[in-house]
This record gives sequence, structure tokens and C-alpha cells, in this order.
Amino acid sequence: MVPNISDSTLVIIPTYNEAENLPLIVDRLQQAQPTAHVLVVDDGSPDGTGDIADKLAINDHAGRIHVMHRTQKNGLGAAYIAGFRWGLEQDYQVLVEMDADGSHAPEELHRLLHAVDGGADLAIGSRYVPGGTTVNWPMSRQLISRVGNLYVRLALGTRIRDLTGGFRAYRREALAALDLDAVESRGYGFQVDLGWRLLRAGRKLVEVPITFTERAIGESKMSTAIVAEAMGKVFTWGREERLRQLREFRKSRRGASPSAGPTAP
Ligand SMILES: Nc1nc2c(ncn2[C@@H]2O[C@H](COP(=O)(O)OP(=O)(O)O[C@H]3O[C@H](CO)[C@@H](O)[C@H](O)[C@@H]3O)[C@@H](O)[C@H]2O)c(=O)[nH]1
Repeated sequence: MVPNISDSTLVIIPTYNEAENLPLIVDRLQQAQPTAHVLVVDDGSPDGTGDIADKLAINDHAGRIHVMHRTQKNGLGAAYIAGFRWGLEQDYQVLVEMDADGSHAPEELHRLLHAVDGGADLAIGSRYVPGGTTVNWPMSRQLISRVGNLYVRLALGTRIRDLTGGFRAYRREALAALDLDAVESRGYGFQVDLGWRLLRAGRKLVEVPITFTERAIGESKMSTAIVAEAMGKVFTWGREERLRQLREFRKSRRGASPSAGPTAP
């Protein structure tokens, strides 16, 4: 069943060299969620993905496909921030993150939309809750992802199992309340960054099981620099969180101790 909120849903698809994948994923999305809008955020892909996106938009007579061209590859996080700003300006009620390479199945998007409809501020498509899985993902990537999520859980003290996952639906109000200018993460650590900001803001995060399928065409843009950026940021946030908890603890101890009354002779 397609929930009503699909009409006011914007699916943001960041692209860098996804010429072959883009038409396939947009077609699947339109089959699965016919009334959802799409925003392709292309970072000047040398393989002509931006031109392909323009053609898709021109041929979409319903006017549901939009394209944002950025001049150079500036990272997944920066592309999403630009997409969110545009989507918020246009007043979409739900903003979705989805990869262009087919790893995230548009056929499963309805589960994320249901979760937002049911009260979630952020619905995360999760590979690591019961019912979630990965298909054809190389062992090395599985390891990075599993260890990365364990590190995130331990450093930040959260129970979310897939805070690095990139198939997500945000409720408009929750995203609009964040200071997007303050988000510095450029790479995939951006996913943790936004999730963590929402958790700290007391927002409701819900994990929904998904099947993540390794891309059949093209290459991942994951790099050591992206992993290093994410690990460094998570370490810093974890340290800040522990300091914050310590301050809270000290404050509560001071509050609980006998007030500074008259001292005994
Ligand atoms: N505009 C833009 N798009 C980018 C950039 N870098 C990557 N992308 C796009 O972002 C999507 C994901 O990139 P991949 O490089 O294919 O990601 P992955 O290795 O499969 O990584 C997956 O796992 C990560 C860690 O769990 C996730 O964070 C990520 O979202 C994704 O699900 C693709 O659509 C890709 O074209 C960039 O600098 N700019």
C-alpha cells in the first residue's frame, strides 16, 4: 500500500558517475511510488549523469523529477545538505535519502514512509535489525560496516544498529529544526552526523529492516579518507557526550547534596 504522504515526499538521489544506474533507479522508484518527487543532486559527473538526469526531467510530463547541478564532487554529505535545503524550501513533508546504484530498493520505501506516518522523525532502512540483510556485499565492506556501526554504538552510547545506513526518510519538522550549517561531515559519516544530531535533540528514530544489495553497475565511491573522517568525527562526538554526561552527573550531585546552610561550630 502506498501511504498518502507519498504525494509530499521528495526522494533525493545524489549522483557521481551513475549514468547507467540513474534511469533504472528512477524507473523503479516511479513504479513503486508513482506520486513521489525526485531530486537528483549531481556533482558534475564526468560520465554525463547530469545530462541524463536533465533528459529524465524533461520527459517526465508530470514534473516530478528535479535536477540540481553542482560544479564538482564535493562529497555525499554536502550533496544531501544542498538537496535538503531545496526540499525544505519547496515544503515537502518527507525527505528521503536513497543511493542511485540500486543498493536501496525503491520497492521497500513504503516501509520507511509508514514509519514516518506512524510517528518516526527519522526512519532508517536497517541492514542489522531482524529481517534486514545484505546481498552480494563483499566481506571487506560487510566488515567495515559492521565494525563501523559497533564503534558508533559504543562511542555514542546508542542502540541504533545501522546509523551509517543511507536509505532514510526524515520528517520535515525534524530536519527543519536542525542547524544544517553546522553539519561539517562531507562523506558517509554524514549519515551518523545527522542521526546523532536528531538523537541529541530527543527525536524519535526508528529502524526498519531492508535488504541492501551490492551495486551491479559502476563503482562505490567509498575511500579511506571517507572512513577516516567518519571515525574521527564519531570519536569527537563520543568524547563530547561523555563530558556532557559528566557535567550532568556533577550538577545532579551538587543538587542532591545538603545546601550550603549554617556550618556547624
Ligand atoms: N553528488 C554526489 N553523490 C555522491 C558522492 N559520493 C557518492 N555519491 C553517490 O552516493 C551514493 C552512494 O555512493 P556509493 O559509493 O555507491 O556508496 P556505497 O559504497 O554503496 O555506500 C553505502 O554504504 C554507506 C555506508 O553504510 C552508506 O553511508 C551509503 O549511503 C551507502 O548506502 C551513489 O548514488 C553515489 O553516486 C559525491 O561526492 N557527490
